[in-house]
Amino acid sequence: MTTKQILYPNTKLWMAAIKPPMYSVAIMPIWVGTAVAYAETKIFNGAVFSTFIAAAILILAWENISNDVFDSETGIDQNKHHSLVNLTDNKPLIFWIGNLCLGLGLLGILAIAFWQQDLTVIGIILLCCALGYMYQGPPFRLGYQGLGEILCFFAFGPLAVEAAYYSQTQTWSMTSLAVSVIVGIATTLILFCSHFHQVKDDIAAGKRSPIVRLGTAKGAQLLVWFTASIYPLTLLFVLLRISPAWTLLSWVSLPFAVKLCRHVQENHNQPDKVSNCKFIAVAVHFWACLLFGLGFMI
Ligand SMILES: C/C(=C\COP(=O)(O)OP(=O)(O)O)CCC[C@H](C)CCC[C@H](C)CCCC(C)C
Ligand SMILES: O=C(O)C1=CC(=O)c2ccccc2C1=O
Repeated sequence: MTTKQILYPNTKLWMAAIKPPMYSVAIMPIWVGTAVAYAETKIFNGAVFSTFIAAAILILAWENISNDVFDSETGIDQNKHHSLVNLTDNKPLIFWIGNLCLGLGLLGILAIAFWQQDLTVIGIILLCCALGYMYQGPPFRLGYQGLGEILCFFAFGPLAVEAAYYSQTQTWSMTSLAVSVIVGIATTLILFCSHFHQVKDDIAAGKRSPIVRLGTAKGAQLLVWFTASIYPLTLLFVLLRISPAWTLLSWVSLPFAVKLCRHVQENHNQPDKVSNCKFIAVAVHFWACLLFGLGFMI
């Protein structure tokens, strides 16, 4: 790559590499955990909330940046032009930018621990980071075994939501644990969707993603069940009086859910067409979680 190409890069490729919409995934568990804390205790600490959001974004940036570094070592990103390593041709630089994001993110969480004089939140977030590393880093690379979805569910669901709840209240709550299941499923949907268009490259690099294991047709069917599960679950929580009726506002995300399922069912085996499905899944996640949290605040 020439200096000119580095200085005047293809904006589209860089946007695809940075994936701005994906960062709502870091914000939503903090939003939902904080909303439940406010509903139950009327406590809201704005400094803790904003620091946690900024830290979560930085930690997710590390996860994505280091994903490109680790994937460059297995050859799986050979055809991924928007890999940060391929774009810059400078793996050490990308590696250290990732580590800087992680360091700054953890500093934010340490600040919360300091304000609270309590190490619980940093302990939980370090566990999330460990799961994030095990997803892609050597010697684990559990994502290559098709185990990424399980790690993703726990990191963005119960762990992150409970950490957010605890950061506000320094107590635990069964309600936040229950609703974290919804955040976990909605986030895992995105990861599941991200594999449909990569089957060929994944097989070539020995990655046995859930879609490689199941095939795209069965994967598309499973996606429907997986996506649909969010809505009866929110209703069940309202009927069981775990969450307020206003959380049914999250059903406003249904049109995106329908669009996602239809799009994947029609195009599951056409990589070029199905490749945008993870961003439809991001929209499902964003609206479902935003409105679900809002339902606790009203
Ligand atoms: C990096 C992730 C997915 C990308 O996967 P893939 O290799 O298929 O991508 P490319 O095709 O683009 O190369 C997400 C992985 C998520 C992981 C299982 C769990 C991450 C945990 C986070 C570090 C936790 C952050 C929590 C925050 C809210 C504090
Ligand atoms: O690039 C991706 O495919 C993903 C990036 C990311 O940060 C993330 C986080 C949580 C769930 C899924 C994903 C991705 O799929």
